[in-house]
Amino acid sequence: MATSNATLLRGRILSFHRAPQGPDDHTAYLYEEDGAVLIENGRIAAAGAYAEVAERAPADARLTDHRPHLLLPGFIDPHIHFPQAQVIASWADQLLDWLNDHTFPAEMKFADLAHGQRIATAFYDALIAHGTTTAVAYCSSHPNSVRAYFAEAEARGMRMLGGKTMMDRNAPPALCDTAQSAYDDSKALIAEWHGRGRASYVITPRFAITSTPAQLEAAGALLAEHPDCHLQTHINENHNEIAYTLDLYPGHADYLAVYEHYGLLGRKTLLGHCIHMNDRELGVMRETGSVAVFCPTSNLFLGSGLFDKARLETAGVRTAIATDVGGGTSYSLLRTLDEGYKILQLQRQRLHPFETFYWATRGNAEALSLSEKIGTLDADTEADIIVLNPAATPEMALRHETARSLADELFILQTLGDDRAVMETYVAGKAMKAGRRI
Ligand SMILES: O=c1[nH]c(=O)c2nc[nH]c2[nH]1
Ligand SMILES: [Zn+2]
Repeated sequence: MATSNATLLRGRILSFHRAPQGPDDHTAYLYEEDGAVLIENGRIAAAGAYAEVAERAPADARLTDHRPHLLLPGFIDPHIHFPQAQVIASWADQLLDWLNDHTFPAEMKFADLAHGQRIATAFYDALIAHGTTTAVAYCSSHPNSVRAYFAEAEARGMRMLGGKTMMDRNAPPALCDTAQSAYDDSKALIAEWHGRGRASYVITPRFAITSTPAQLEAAGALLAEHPDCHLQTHINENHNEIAYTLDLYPGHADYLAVYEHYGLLGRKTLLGHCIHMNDRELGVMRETGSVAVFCPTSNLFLGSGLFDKARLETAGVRTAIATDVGGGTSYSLLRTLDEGYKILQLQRQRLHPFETFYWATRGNAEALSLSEKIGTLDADTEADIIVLNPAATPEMALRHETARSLADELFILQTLGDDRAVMETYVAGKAMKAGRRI
């Protein structure tokens, strides 16, 4: 008799239907105290009350009981730098010095495929340990770094997005490509990886300072030729960066006008940072549907400034939240939510834990236009699921004794949690942490 290959995960399940509008918006999410997720062929077949889901499960389904822990969709990190795994925690001044002193030297090593492969193993171990099941990464300017990045994702079955950084000036010669070679290499990498298994290619001009006008034009041509690819770049992170950009691109109204001019904006465009935005820029972001990606630990670490979520969202701008390792200081979306919460607190924008956990899961999936595939526990989506323990450490357990609600527990996870709170990470239904040496 054929076996079903089905898995049943039992635990407390939480998944969002839409963005919660504050603490009392209980219809924005599904929560089952005794819940279950049924997984078949790497996809979610059903999620809901244990009794109902178990009844639907094939008789030979393998049961894993995660009670009393929480089952959530895997975290999504929409902005991270793969070649900066050895840059994280580098003592530096602000953005431009940090890039020159630490980041560019580290990225040069990725010309060597073997180096990229070694870092890829560690990088994906870190993502899994921290409960991140999808990320959008900048690779280095070397096509080999993209190969190392996607090959390791493929070996682990992960939905990952990324691309070769395009940069043809204001960086060491060993990192610089040309407008033409960046176009040719990106095109070849799109043919090699985009849509292969769970891989998606992201056209990746680093930022205006490290691209000539000819290269931004090449990036715009790539996006026009491959509208199903995402595009990522940085903008309005640091005052010196902005001034230098406007020197390099005279005649443009502001920083965003440069990217607008070269046709880089749209619903698949991810703009890292968006801290120092003017009103015109917000209007263009809204009209084009481009996404502002908030990188809290990086913004604090590099002293860049405070992301104004309320202002952006009131203006109709789509937002996401990300780690930005290695300017960012943690792979953990929990740590990232905590720092983001504090940045918003400073601006009297206090997010409820329902809002923050929505953001790191379904919210980021929507920002990537991927919520049909990932970011929820909805039936027919890919079974990327994490198991969180709000009492994972002695300090968390002590605080957890007085938790009165699910929201309390989420806030404990966000404020005190990190990879120690991630008990298991499932990728396409497969347990990735079990058996991992610690
Ligand atoms: O935080 C950042 N990290 C980077 O690597 C980078 N490159 C340009 N601008 C950047 N900002
Ligand atoms: Zn970045």
